[in-house]
Amino acid sequence: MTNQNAVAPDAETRIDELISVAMSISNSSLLHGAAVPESMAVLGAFLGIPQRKLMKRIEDGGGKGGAKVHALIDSMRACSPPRIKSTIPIPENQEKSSWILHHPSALDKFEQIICQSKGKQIVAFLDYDGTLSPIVPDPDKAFMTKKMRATVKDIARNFPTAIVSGRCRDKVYNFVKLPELYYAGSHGMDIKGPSRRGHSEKGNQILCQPASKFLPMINEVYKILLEKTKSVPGAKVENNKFCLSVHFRCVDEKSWDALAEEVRVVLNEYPKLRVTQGRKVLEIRPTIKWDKGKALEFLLESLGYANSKHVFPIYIGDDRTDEDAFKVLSSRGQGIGILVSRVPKETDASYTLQDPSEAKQFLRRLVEWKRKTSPLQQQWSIVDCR
Ligand SMILES: O=P(O)(O)OC[C@H]1O[C@H](O[C@H]2O[C@H](CO)[C@@H](O)[C@H](O)[C@H]2O)[C@H](O)[C@@H](O)[C@@H]1O
Repeated sequence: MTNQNAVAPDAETRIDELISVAMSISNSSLLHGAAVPESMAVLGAFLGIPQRKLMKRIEDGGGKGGAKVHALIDSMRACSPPRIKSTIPIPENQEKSSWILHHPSALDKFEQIICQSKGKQIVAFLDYDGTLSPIVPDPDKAFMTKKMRATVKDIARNFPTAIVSGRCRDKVYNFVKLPELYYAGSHGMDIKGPSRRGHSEKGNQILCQPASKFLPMINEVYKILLEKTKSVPGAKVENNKFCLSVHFRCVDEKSWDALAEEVRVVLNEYPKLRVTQGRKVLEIRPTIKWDKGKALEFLLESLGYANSKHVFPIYIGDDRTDEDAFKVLSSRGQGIGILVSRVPKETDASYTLQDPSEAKQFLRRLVEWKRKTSPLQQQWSIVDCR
């Protein structure tokens, strides 16, 4: 993983959140006829964007999905490594140690986590990119290692397990290749159960496709975006069935605005689609109220744990879209969210892991704990939980 990959995405998300906060401040000020908040000037300076330009972009962000595109690109640009070094005003070490204090390592606190799960059924929810596989420039080459696959297989032998991804379900299945899992693709908008026969994906049951009526629209926009973006070197549009990804990772930063403008113009014709930002990617999806959090709730219900106090979901993810699932867990007061990130960022997760390799170590420890302990010991826990 390059330094750029290690640093930029988390800061991207943080600045994206700053812009979102600014958008809400701005929207409410405009609504009440107030003057532009002073904090906007500070935010503009922080992001290295002239205040008037930032205000225009943020005001635009209140409109259709397409209009928000440039604000998201500013956020993406603002967290490129050289800018991060010169603009983030917080002493990094101080910030990091306080963050670690509030979001400790899931490896260091393994026993504590086991104690919390005492007498409950653990259910594993795993994001794919950046969690089970490292971030790489070519999305088609984001392979997981054989060791990671073996670990996920062992996890699924011991606990109900679901992969929850922004990718289309078929694509993520082709990376993971384990028919015994639940798969929630397209940010949870396409959920399928484990193979009944246990041999291939063919016998799996489709459980939920809440955005199916958007399929023709998504395909139409995919074709238009392919055409409109082909003049931008490095741009890639990925069809994730119920959503689309426009990748910026391999595009020269000087061309980001041009690419964003193509996306904005196209999306302005489609108010039923919205755009969000991921790791050097714009995600385009239907405006329905469905996300990874809803998918998690749906899967718990399908597994018979809708109102159960005897379930302990563990959700591991690295991206902004995973925050919807972390939020659901923290508001249910059930289970734990684990954020995969090397650097501090706003999160509703309780614990952290640094990278996919630590995610693998954590999953291995869960398998070993389950193997070593009898059902009775799991009920009462063999670790000292006092
Ligand atoms: O929910 P996830 O499984 O984390 O999927 C989110 C997006 O992941 C992929 O893009 C990201 O990973 C790529 C491969 O490492 C990287 O090149 C890209 O820059 C990242 O944004 C995937 O390609 C997208 O379609 C997913 O939406």
